[in-house]
Amino acid sequence: MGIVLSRVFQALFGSKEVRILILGLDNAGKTTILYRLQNEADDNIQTIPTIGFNVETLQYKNIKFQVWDLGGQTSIRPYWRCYYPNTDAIVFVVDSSDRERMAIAKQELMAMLEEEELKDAILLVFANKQDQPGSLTSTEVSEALGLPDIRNRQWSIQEASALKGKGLFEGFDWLVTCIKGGEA
Ligand SMILES: Nc1nc2c(ncn2[C@@H]2O[C@H](COP(=O)(O)OP(=O)(O)OP(=O)(O)O)[C@@H](O)[C@H]2O)c(=O)[nH]1
Ligand SMILES: [Mg+2]
Repeated sequence: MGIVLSRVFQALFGSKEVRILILGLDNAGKTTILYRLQNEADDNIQTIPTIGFNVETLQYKNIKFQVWDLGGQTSIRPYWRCYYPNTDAIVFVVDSSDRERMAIAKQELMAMLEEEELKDAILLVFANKQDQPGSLTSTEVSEALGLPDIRNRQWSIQEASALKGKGLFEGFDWLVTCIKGGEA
């Protein structure tokens, strides 16, 4: 990064934490992702369904991320909106082996993207559980969620396995690139 750009970047993000929401249906792997990001070497992350939220601060590539992981159960989803203000990026997690609920995931994602409070948030989708036999590829998940139809928003999809620790930092690399590009 050039000196001028880096000064601009510092002015914009020097002390500010980048606020990220991890959202998606229940059982998608959101909490596992949060704790994998926090401790890459931990191969034995145990989770229980999240009632409410978990929040952690992560430092990655000189950026401080404040990461909110919200519960995804049907009865909890209406509360997601309470966390929308000031969100810089949405990380939407999909269980790529859960073909039956892909349409519901799409519905929840599209409803969320229509929210005024999230209009400036960039979108990273994790096509999680790639270690599961028969899981959809990122291209298939992308089509199923209707990502190619998204307008006026930067988005990306990344294949991942939170269980195996695969793909998560590649996804965050994309976030960092967008944020440093000043467009987040
Ligand atoms: N095979 C496989 N299982 C995973 C993966 N990621 C998470 N899981 C498992 O999926 C289950 C649900 O994971 P959680 O991280 O609790 O899911 P969540 O999205 O936080 O669910 P809620 O809190 O209910 O919204 C757990 O048994 C995890 O071990 C993965 O990449 N592969
Ligand atoms: Mg959870």
